[in-house]
Amino acid sequence: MARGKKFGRGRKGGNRGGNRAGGRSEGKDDRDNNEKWGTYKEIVQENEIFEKYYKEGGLIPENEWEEFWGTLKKQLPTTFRFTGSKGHADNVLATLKDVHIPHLKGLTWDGEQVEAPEPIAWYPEGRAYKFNVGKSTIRRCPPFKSFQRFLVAETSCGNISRQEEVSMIPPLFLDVQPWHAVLDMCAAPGSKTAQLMELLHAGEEAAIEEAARQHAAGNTGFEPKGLDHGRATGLIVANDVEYKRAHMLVHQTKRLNSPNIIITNNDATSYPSMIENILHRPDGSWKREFLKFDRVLADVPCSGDGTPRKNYNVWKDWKPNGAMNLHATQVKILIRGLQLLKPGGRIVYSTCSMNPIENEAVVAAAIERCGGADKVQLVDVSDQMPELKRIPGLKGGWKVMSNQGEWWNTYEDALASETGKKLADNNKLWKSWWYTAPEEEEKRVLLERTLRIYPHLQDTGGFYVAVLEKKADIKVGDIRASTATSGAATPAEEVKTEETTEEIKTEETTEVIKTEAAPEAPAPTAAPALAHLKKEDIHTPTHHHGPPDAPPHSPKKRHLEPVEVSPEAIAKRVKLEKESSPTPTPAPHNTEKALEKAADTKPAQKQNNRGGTNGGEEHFVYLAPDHEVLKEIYEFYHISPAFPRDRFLVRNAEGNPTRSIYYTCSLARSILTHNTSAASSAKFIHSGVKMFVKQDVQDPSTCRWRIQNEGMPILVGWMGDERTITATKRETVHTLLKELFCKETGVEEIKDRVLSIGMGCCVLKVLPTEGEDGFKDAMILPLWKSRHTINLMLPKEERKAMLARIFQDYSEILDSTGKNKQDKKDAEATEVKAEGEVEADAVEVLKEVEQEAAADADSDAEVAVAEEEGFVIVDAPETTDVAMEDAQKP
Ligand SMILES: C[S@@+](CC[C@H](N)C(=O)[O-])C[C@H]1O[C@@H](n2cnc3c(N)ncnc32)[C@H](O)[C@@H]1O
Repeated sequence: MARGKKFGRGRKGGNRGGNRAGGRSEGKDDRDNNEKWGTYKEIVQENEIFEKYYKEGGLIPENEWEEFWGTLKKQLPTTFRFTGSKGHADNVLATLKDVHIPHLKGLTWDGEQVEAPEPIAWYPEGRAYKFNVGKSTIRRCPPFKSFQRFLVAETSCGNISRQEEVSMIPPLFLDVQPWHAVLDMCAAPGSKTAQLMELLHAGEEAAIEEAARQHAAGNTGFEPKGLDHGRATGLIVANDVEYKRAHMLVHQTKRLNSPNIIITNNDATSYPSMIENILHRPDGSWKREFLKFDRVLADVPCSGDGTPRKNYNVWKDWKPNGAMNLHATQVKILIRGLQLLKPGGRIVYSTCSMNPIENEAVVAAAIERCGGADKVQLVDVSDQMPELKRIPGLKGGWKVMSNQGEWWNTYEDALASETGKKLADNNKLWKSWWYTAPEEEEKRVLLERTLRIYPHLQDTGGFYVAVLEKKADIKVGDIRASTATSGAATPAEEVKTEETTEEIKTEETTEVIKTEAAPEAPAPTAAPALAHLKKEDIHTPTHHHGPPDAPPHSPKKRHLEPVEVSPEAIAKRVKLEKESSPTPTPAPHNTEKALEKAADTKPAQKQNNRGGTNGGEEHFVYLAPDHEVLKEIYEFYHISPAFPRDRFLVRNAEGNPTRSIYYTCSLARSILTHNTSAASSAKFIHSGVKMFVKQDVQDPSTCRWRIQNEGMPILVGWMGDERTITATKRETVHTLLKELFCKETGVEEIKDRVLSIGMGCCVLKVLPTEGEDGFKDAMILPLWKSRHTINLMLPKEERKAMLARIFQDYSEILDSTGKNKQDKKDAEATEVKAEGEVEADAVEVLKEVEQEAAADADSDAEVAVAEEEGFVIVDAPETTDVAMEDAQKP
């Protein structure tokens, strides 16, 4: 398939490159297209056929028209939310309340009082805010500078997610639990994926604390439901068909430091089934069990006609056929999502379009084609998030408009017209663009249970959400042929159902085959002693994945769907897997020399074909638990033997730990080990939290593997005290944040400990105290001890954000060697010092930390642009049938 091209061709970029010349301005509040803000340049906010469509289409009540249309022309408020899975998210929220809101409240701008940010009423726990000043104004106007700095800094640290209000809705209807397997089918740039991850890890800190308390009390059998020592056992699989956009997901999700995520790059209309487990039988036979998801999000590509407030090209390019051309793809994505869902599981379908052809019509078509209400039902969510203003979905009977502005009340009307006939002749007229409810009430799809969110209801973009529950397995016989087109020709859509046969058939039967090559399941491990640690200190890795009450590795209780595959297909697959050396084979124990020589995997962001066994993409090779490098690391950091050793991953074909070692949860390991052979069509892009990075060190007794900042929270609860420095005082943290190359005797509170600890990576644990000179909450920070200095391994920008947030200190970072105060460039500065009294390894560590931060900042910028633009296909190519054919290719 011409990936990228299919959607790329029709994709419009939003406000970058939009036509901003001329136009009109009207309205009355601060965000109207008004010169006074000097930033929101006027654009042509007119599109006759767009206006006609919504004015005559009968969707918007007449008495609301002016408000609806007027709101579409106003700049969007700035909205953002505080991310829930970080211990200090609440502190960041406190900074907004205590520092920025009072400042903004007092502001007058161009003679008017500024309204301070307000919590979004419907968002749980007051964790999302709305500011009635547009993004561009905040960015450019001086009075908002410090607030803008705060937003930027906290966003880059992952404490704030700047996300459009309506975009925050879909994940909240999914009711994600820590043990859930969740598929985000169209995920990039990833704001909803980030929310899903937060939901998966919600309450984890408290759960870990409870688990630790129980272990301390000797209750070693204690295990919270569906958790692994308090940690989530579930998995988020985030997918996008566009390669570059899939890589945005890597960046976006990296900030949340979760080992429970896999990123894939597949077409969601034909998303591959993935093996989760291979069950061994005493007689030597085994069977494959395929992963079914507890939750699926289908936030599909759409015409985006609810987004003209940020995607200005909607004004320029909107045409009726944008929605028509996307309808079939949207139906296919939803059907595929339903197939991949467990019975009892929930799927949310959403678009940022107000057009029924992309919304109710898609939902009705998918439900009907899957076998109707016995198989799939819309969930009544009217009592959820009651403050969210919404209109019930349309029951049916909407009109469809041709590109020429001709209205068709029914499919037959369309066929009777010349344009409609032409479309039908080309297999481009779809019956499912309309929905007429059947007379029998029980057969009616309850479309009014879906949610329409219009811009004027609460000053947002337009949006649509449907929450569906799978009631029963969907067998191949249940999938109805599409009622797509007229004429004798069979459109590709009809054939698509055959393509999904394997998955659907498989829900009933199992296949048993004999083989000697079946991999072993990883062994569960015991718990460490965690009693002495605070909740923020402890992050326990997962052992197993399962629903409440499920014992470790109890796939039956996870409602796995055994899959029947034809004997030929199985034989072929087994052969291919053998030939392509499947990843469960542990990596060899290489000698030191070989390790040094082997090429390492650098970040693969820009590369497209890495020659891996997984769709030609990346390599995912798990290290043998007794690998000599892991031994060295475990010894140096005194890591509990109970910390799972079978979940460490490297990203090169050789399976050598040459530069970075990643850590994943157990379920991610299962998926990556069973599905990365050449036989699998799943294309994995990323998984794992970077846990250890190899460092050049001068002293041979120093471990060359430093703990990466993002891996520290997961590991710290399992480390002995030997590599830990404990502090309580604000002054200590302030000095360490403020000074690069801090002298080892320079921080009074920890000086003795710093002098006694060996060189290399260690952890600074800041414990909470009641005293004024201490902190209310615990903190964990990564340190590098060299011969004469001690350094926080944090990039400058993060140091600055912390200094500003914790100490309201906005001054520059100091180079405590005193040598290079005049230097502007860090790189030059560190090189000069390397020759002097500052050890080269410390210089190297800081340089690497800065480089990683710079790479992140680049990706940040890309993601920010993508988020601002949204993903809008205002003039989708008329290739519906081609898209269908593409999706059927093996
Ligand atoms: C509306 S955007 C998703 C926004 C995203 N859920 C978020 O919250 O950041 C739709 C995404 O679907 C992707 N896409 C389009 N067609 C697809 C397909 N057939 N399979 C998977 N992804 C697709 C696009 O690349 C785009 O990133």
